[in-house]
Amino acid sequence: MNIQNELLSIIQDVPNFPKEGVIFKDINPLLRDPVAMKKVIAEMVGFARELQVQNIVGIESRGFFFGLPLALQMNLPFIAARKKGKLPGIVVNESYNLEYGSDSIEIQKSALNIGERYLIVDDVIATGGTAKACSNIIEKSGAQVVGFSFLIELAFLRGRDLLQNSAYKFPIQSLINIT
Ligand SMILES: O=P(O)(O)OC[C@H]1O[C@H](OP(=O)(O)OP(=O)(O)O)[C@H](O)[C@@H]1O
Ligand SMILES: Nc1ncnc2[nH]cnc12
Repeated sequence: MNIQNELLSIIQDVPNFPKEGVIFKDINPLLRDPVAMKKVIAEMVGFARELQVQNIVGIESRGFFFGLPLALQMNLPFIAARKKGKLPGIVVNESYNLEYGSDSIEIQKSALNIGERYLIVDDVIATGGTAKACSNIIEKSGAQVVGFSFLIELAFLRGRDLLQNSAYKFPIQSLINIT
């Protein structure tokens, strides 16, 4: 079985959660499967190595489940992109829309080093709003986004288009592509 099909057989679809019309991808069965989780992290390591990443940014909360083990495996700093009001000190903030609401995320200014290479990691890209907001924070601070790594891409929502601009196509990894 290829990795996409293996992961699809573990992740559960939950219809109408958290609101009518959404099919929620429940990754909790994957988190309970250390063998499959190690395969996921190994795939992400391969992608991050090629991009010569220097920092791993995980997006609260489910992005932490993948970003932190990836950073540890690569011996790189892990940076938490958190929902508004959770991080102490000086933060850089950006607002965004979700498939089911709106929110705002922040990164500590002290974690953003001018010119360094950052990889953004999350479990799901849906509309792309969250990852785009995270990318905006990094870039407006003078640091460099070199790519995005997702476990699941809900490709029919076209989030990828929001991350790409006409001048530069960011490398985007998704281990599971839902069309
Ligand atoms: O591409 P988008 O439309 O922006 O959606 C993707 C985001 O939505 C989910 O997070 P959520 O805000 O539900 O928070 P959680 O990870 O804490 O559950 C998911 O983990 C991504 O971060
Ligand atoms: N359909 C979905 N399932 C799981 N996480 C999500 N985040 C945004 N949309 C989602």
